[in-house]
Amino acid sequence: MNSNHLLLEEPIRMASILEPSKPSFFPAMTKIVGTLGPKSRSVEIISDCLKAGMSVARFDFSWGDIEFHQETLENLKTAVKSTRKLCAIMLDTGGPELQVVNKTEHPISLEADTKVILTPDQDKPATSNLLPINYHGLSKAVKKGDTIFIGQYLFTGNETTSVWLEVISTWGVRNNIDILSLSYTRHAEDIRHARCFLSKLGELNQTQIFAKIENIEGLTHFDEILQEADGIIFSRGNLGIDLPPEKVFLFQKAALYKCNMMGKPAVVTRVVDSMTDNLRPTRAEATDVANAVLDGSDAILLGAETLRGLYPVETVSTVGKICAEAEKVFNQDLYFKKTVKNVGEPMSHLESIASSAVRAAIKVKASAIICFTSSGRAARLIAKYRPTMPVISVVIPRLKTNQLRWTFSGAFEARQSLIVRGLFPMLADPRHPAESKSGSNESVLKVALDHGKASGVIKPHDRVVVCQKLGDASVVKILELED
Ligand SMILES: Nc1ncnc2c1ncn2[C@@H]1O[C@H](COP(=O)(O)OP(=O)(O)O)[C@@H](O)[C@H]1O
Ligand SMILES: C=C(OP(=O)(O)O)C(=O)O
Ligand SMILES: [K+]
Ligand SMILES: [Mg+2]
Repeated sequence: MNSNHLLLEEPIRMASILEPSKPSFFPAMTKIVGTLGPKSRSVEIISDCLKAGMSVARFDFSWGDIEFHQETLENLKTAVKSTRKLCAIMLDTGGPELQVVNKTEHPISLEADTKVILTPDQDKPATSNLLPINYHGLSKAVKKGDTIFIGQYLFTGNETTSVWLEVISTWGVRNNIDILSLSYTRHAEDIRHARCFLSKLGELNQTQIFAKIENIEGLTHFDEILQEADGIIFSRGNLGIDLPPEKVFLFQKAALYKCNMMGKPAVVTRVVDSMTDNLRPTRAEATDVANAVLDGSDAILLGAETLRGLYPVETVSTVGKICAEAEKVFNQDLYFKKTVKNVGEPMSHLESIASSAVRAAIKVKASAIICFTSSGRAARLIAKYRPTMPVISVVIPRLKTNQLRWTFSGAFEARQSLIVRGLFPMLADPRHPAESKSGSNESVLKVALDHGKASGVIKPHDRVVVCQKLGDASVVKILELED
């Protein structure tokens, strides 16, 4: 079992702990996914969440209708334009959770040891003893003695279909979603089913599919699911119902490590639940966020905290600060060695280029790595080695056609890197020649350097490592900046 507790080996000076938080890169290399909903759907709040460090917006179709989510998304687009912050769109499927239909507008409280009747008759008013649900087949789906969890969601957990994709085909296509997070993924087949479905929906064939591991079946089939999915979301809330509490940490460490070695983004959820109602997390929650970073997560997903919490913006900013602090004591040297060992030899050309670029950047104390790419592959490989400095991935659009019309690639690739720890994309001008000749890169390189300076990452006289192709040769070069 590989220990993921990658803390620096040398003892840490106690006084340094109290030094003001100076994250190596504002807000942090670790990414933050915010679930947008009733308390985070205005242009102003969304703009503040983006400025505080949210780089992926999740739309959870477990509840809320298409119009509700569409209006929120339109506000997100306005906020992206005004803040000039890129943000990826994640659509979270309903999954086999069932909803209690409570039309009374009053919260329903259940009392211990009382009898509760579940009825498919949604016209009946919900009470503590009678819960209308939106599923007619429950009586056939369960048998005497089964347990049913009634909590955030009522779910039976035994349907064979793990997704209800139909509802998303319209909304997803209309909004070119970047990532589909597949609730209750149980088998690799669920991913293949979803990918086949999306492949028939035009532009959505570029949508990445993240498996949500939410129950024991997903855990037991984790390896096959990881092979098929583009990323993993550890839905610790629902998973925590199925998994005994004492096992959650172990699954997190082991599974995050597998994702890291595969270079696939790993997202951890339900970190600061108490911030739904409080301005500060508990000490346990703050430590949990830091350990999730040290265990290797690419991103932290905020659910109720931003969806319906009182302090969405403060939650994003607090989690960003904790991540930045944890990153400062992440033992990159040890992690790098583990990753190189895991890759083995001979390395592919690109693995060698990517690992060499990270090695060089660390050795010369570069302030950033700039990577030219079109597919995003090289940039993701560099990020896999968890460099201590940001990776600016310069996504060069490519002209492509689907026989009906010509379009430029790049937008999906750029936004999809917003969930990868340490990757900060910029989309180059489509007029830039896709295939790099010689000097043609220089103009875009200047734009990338200016982008780095504007975000405070690159300063005068810094060193910057550049990864690019010159003609047929993939090169890693070290720039000494004058100004
Ligand atoms: N448009 C480009 N201009 C300059 N270098 C590029 C470009 N696209 C990719 N590279 C370089 O080519 C090598 C392969 O990168 P990769 O991301 O696999 O390419 P692609 O985007 O074509 O899939 C890397 O060194 C990368 O930096
Ligand atoms: C993220 C989770 O659930 P949901 O997608 O329902 O917010 C979770 O259970 O951890
Ligand atoms: K969901
Ligand atoms: Mg859920």
